[in-house]
Amino acid sequence: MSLASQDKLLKKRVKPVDIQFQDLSYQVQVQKEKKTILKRISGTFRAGQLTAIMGPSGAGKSSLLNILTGVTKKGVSGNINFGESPTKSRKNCSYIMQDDHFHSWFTVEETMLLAAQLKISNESMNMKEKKMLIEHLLDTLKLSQAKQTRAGNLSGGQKKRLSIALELIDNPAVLFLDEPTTGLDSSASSDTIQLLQTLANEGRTIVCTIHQPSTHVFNLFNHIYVLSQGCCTYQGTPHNTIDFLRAVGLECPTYHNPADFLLECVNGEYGDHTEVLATAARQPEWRHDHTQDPQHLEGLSGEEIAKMSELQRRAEGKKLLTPSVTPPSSVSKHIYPPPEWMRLWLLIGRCHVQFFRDWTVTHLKLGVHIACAILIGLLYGNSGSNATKQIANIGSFTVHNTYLWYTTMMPGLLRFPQEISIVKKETFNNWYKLRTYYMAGLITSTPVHIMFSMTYITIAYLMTDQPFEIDRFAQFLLAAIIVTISADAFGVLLGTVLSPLNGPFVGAILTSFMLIFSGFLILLTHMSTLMRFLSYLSPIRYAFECMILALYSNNRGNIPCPMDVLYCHFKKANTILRSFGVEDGNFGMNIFIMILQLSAFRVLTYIMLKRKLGV
Ligand SMILES: Nc1ncnc2c1ncn2[C@@H]1O[C@H](COP(=O)(O)OP(=O)(O)OP(=O)(O)O)[C@@H](O)[C@H]1O
Repeated sequence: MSLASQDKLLKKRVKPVDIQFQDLSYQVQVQKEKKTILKRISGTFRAGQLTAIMGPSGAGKSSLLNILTGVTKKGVSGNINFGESPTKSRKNCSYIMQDDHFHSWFTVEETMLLAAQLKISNESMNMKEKKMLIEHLLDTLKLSQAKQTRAGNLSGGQKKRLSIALELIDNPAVLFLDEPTTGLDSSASSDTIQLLQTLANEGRTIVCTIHQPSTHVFNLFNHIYVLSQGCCTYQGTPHNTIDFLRAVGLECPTYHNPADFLLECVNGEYGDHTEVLATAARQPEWRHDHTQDPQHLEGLSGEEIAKMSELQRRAEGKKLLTPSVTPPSSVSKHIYPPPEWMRLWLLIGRCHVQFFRDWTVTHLKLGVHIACAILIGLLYGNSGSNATKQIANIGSFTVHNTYLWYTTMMPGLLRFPQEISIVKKETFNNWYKLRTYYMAGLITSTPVHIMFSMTYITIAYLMTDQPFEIDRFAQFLLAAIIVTISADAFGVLLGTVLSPLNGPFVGAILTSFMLIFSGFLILLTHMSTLMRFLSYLSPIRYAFECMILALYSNNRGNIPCPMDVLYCHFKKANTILRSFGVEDGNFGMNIFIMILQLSAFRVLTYIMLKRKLGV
């Protein structure tokens, strides 16, 4: 096949999408005033081109990228068109954020395979084809050697390439990247931009923000869009920057990196030229690469022209021979995503693997639960069957609730903020819907919490000599299980709303109050009406009441009083129920309220998560 037809074929593989924006403004509220970040900027990012958004720090680069990708919607005015239609839908776009977020427990190959399964239905591509596609992408992105490496152990450059490979699976027409070279050395930066150039050559629209590129990297871009103080101060090819700046009276010193000089000029190092540059940047002539024009060759000798043509031919050949990123199998096929239930199934699988690979949340936690249950069992001894130890026995219920609450709430609270970044990236790039992810998390974590609380409670129940009756044990266990699941829901809610720094602090304080209001440290009968009312907010209070009712209501017989003790005040179960103010308590109602509270935490978390991710 000839080079030209190869090129034609490559360009056919993605539907070209030009991005046009006009009079785009972005305002934010800073205290009582409105601050304008972007000031009626316009531009076009063409398919088949690699565009760099450049500018000094705080110029509005990330703001522009976030607006184009749809991450930022509030405070934005103006028109944005993707392709022909003035659509707000960016279905065929992918956004690669500055930080690379992956589940560190999966290898590169596993991460790619799961992404392929989540993005492409089995009808569009069977498993064999998906594996071939992954092989091809890993090969092209020079990741084959790292196939079996866990994503968490990859180098910065490899992580960036994996991020790109993951989004290339479903062959997007538009790729946005926020500072893809940050943290990479010059060779890795150059490799990354070269890769992006290859992707653009295949007909994609590639837009990225970049800080201070080297001359070599700068010249790899097809289009440069410079922002300064919210205005566009240059849009055109990298080759025209020197002429452009000369036209406004700014002469680039010989041997100076044009990219650096451009940034110095827009940064105001040679005086404030923002307005002049913004006016000059509206001229379309800078967007045309004059090095390709015939008049550019005027004045050159025949030999020089022949040499230039040869160099150009070689460059073209090299460009066409750059390995295609799009695999041949996807040429003729339209890729459809799998149904949402299939994605749910896949995400449940991912959560399970994660649970079992992360020994700190499974093996360690199980071991700690067993050890702590034994320790508490030894500490309270036969308190369940000795009338003189009933206060201690009821105290042990508070210990169980507090232990289960803390050990479940804290991991949820600390783990979830890390997870949010991954979910944000994946939901934004249409890997799955947020509700699918949320359901998968609930379906996977609930049995784990049940298993942990069952292990702990069974050991503690038997060791503290509680009544050997299946009904009472089942009720006691049910209360413990629901309080554990509530703790997880509460932890995840706090993890969603608060920062990892504030979350543990607020969580600890709220838990302390839930504990104080539970009815043991101060009896419910000793609380004022208002305080008693507040106690109804504490899930630990309901669990505590349920545990007392489970063990002391329903005609519990007398608790044995040791022979050497003359009087046992808590010999009768009714005395205990009365003393703790729960003689009229209803076990079923308490469980029902706990489930309501738990559901409220879950729904609230989902709403907060949706708001936070803007989906
Ligand atoms: N939500 C916001 N509230 C207040 N100010 C904001 C908000 N978002 C952005 N800004 C301000 O807008 C300006 C542009 O921010 P932006 O992050 O787009 O800059 P940038 O060019 O990407 O900078 P950098 O290169 O340092 O990342 C900054 O001064 C920033 O403080």
